Amino acid sequence: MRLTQPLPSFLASSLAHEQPQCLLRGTSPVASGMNFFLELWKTKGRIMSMIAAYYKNKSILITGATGFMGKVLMEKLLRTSPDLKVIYILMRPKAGQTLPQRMLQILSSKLFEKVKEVCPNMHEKIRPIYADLGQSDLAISKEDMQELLSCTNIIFHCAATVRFDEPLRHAVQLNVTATQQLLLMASQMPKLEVFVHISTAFSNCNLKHIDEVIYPCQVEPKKIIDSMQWLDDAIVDEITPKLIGDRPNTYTYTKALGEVVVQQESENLNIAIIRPSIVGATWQEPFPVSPAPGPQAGLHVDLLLAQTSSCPSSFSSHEMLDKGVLLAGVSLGWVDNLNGPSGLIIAAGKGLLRSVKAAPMAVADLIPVDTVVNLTLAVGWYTAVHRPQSTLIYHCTSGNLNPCNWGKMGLQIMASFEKIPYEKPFRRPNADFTTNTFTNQYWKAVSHWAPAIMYDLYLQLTGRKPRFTKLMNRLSKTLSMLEYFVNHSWEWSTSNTDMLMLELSPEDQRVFNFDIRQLNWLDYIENYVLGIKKYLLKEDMSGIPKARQQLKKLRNIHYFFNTALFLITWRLLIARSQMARNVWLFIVSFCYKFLSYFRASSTLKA
Ligand SMILES: CCCCCCCCCCCCCCCCCCCCCCCCCC(=O)SCCNC(=O)CCNC(=O)[C@H](O)C(C)(C)COP(=O)(O)OP(=O)(O)OC[C@H]1O[C@@H](n2cnc3c(N)ncnc32)[C@H](O)[C@@H]1OP(=O)(O)O
Ligand SMILES: NC(=O)C1=CN([C@@H]2O[C@H](COP(=O)(O)OP(=O)(O)OC[C@H]3O[C@@H](n4cnc5c(N)ncnc54)[C@H](OP(=O)(O)O)[C@@H]3O)[C@@H](O)[C@H]2O)C=CC1
Repeated sequence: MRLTQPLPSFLASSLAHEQPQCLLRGTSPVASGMNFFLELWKTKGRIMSMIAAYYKNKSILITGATGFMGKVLMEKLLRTSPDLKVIYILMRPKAGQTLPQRMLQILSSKLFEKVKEVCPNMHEKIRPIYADLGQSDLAISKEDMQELLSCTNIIFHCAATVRFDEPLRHAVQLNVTATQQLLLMASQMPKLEVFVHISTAFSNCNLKHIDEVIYPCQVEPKKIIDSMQWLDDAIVDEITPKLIGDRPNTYTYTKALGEVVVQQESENLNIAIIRPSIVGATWQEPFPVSPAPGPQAGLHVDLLLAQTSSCPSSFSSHEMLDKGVLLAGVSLGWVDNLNGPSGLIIAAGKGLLRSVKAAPMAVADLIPVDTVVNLTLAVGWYTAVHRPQSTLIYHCTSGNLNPCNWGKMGLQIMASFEKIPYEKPFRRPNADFTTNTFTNQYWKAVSHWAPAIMYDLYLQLTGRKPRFTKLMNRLSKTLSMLEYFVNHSWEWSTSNTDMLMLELSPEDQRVFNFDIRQLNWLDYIENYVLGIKKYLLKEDMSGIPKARQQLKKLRNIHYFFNTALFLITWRLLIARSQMARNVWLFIVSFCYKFLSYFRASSTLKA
């Protein structure tokens, strides 16, 4: 019996870890080896995750673990590989909290609730280490550095500045120099098995079609790093537009430089790069989907299944929402910052955002954060075990496999507000996309600025602090920064990501699922809107019926206001213009004639 096909790589990798305990006597080595493979396939392949097993007893270094993606990465690692040795977190103190206090706050958040069940001693697995990526030597103490160099097996580098308006000097320090420093550290780690660098799918957004390769930058990153040492701020600001060229901001530019640095320094290292697109709320984990029973069972708004007498199990989730009851402890769409679409969804839900300049047919390349994290962990495992000859780049995008455009997404966001209204809205949510710059400016003036100015005037007159024009300023700035991404479409090739999917065992494909084709956009967006309400706005679900009433009230005010405005304008016109008077007389006489004719014909019929 001969093996004609190469072994699936998850089997090959499992063999690298597991030696056969005994071979069957009397069988040829190949046949008994085959039996072993089959047994292993049947047992391990089905019930054990090779990826989770890989992280057992490993010392893992994570940067950016206090950020959106980093928290989800840490959660998944602890939940699926509770036997890992230690997670070193490079972090800085913030908002008056020391490192342990900050870490404690993160670990006691709702996101980590499930981890407590499988890894009750998770606090002991985490070792926060003071580091500031904004400083050229990362400010790590000698003792900590010694420990990191001698113990680390795996590095996940997530830290970055993701602000689009970051001054170039700071963006270079965070996204380029710090990456270079970390690579230098990595090259001195004898036990290092893999370095995973998180970049962005938009690092080459100046191109339309982007392959899984590193594109060269016009100016060498090393030259940029050097020049930042001696150029003063004014000159850096002046040359920034020239350096970033046709990229929209310093963020995408410095992430591209960061990739080149990774490539240049990767000679003796086992490295992979992941490029996610727009990272959104969680989709499947850690909060599971709980479809409500009843006619709308497919509706995944994570609402209650409280089997109480007041909530018969035949209620649909929509009805549950109507009653304002929430499924205890279970929720979806976890998100904890205003980046990407989240801030704009809030602004639209609160009725502040009414018009966005966007191409409705452009692809909205959103990717759930848990999908990105699953791919990241799978890449870590694959790169460590298979040691590819060159640095592989993995696109983590949705557009090519399961596209959704901004038009469809916008409509679903607006529809979700009907079901899941946010509390205390400024106005009734009624946002729209415009493609024309002039129309967009008009709507911004009429629907953003005019109401904000009027409302602030009202606040001032009633002795309160005006705040809406300030808010509008911030919204305008945010829109101007994000509009680039909703007016362009990109194509990302995903050959490496597709290849990796095939390399996973069925169990790993389930536990570390990054198959975006399974995502239902309508459910996902609804859960996203709900997650924002619960985790970002921290609004109570029991307030939903009241919020609905508020929306009705706002709708009536809107109709009343529009009718009154029309009548006043018309009255003024009639008073001042002969033409308006003539039009008015014409309409009145036309209506009168029509009514007379109608009355006469009905009398004749009778
Ligand atoms: C057809 C019909 C249609 C129907 C129509 C329907 C219409 C429907 C419409 C509905 C929705 C529309 C959908 C379209 C979406 C498009 C999205 C495109 C995304 C593309 C992303 C591309 C991603 C590329 C991917 C990547 O690779 S990168 C990752 C993404 N990167 C970013 O997304 C950063 C961007 N942002 C910034 O660059 C900075 O934010 C900046 C903006 C400069 C402001 O900057 P600034 O004004 O300074 O404001 P902040 O400092 O940010 O904060 C300001 C204040 O909020 C506070 N605050 C910050 N947090 C929090 C927090 N948690 N909790 C509480 N507070 C917070 C902070 O404390 C401060 O308060 P304060 O202290 O002042 O009191
Ligand atoms: N979110 C998105 O849409 C996308 C993100 N990405 C990439 O994913 C990665 C993670 O992004 P995300 O989690 O969203 O970003 P966040 O802004 O949420 O997190 C950034 C992390 O970097 C840390 N950090 C920033 N500056 C420093 C510093 N000077 N010293 C130490 N740590 C620092 C932050 O720490 P602190 O909490 O102390 O500020 C935080 O932990 C980034 O590399 C980003 O480029 C790629 C595509 C899309």
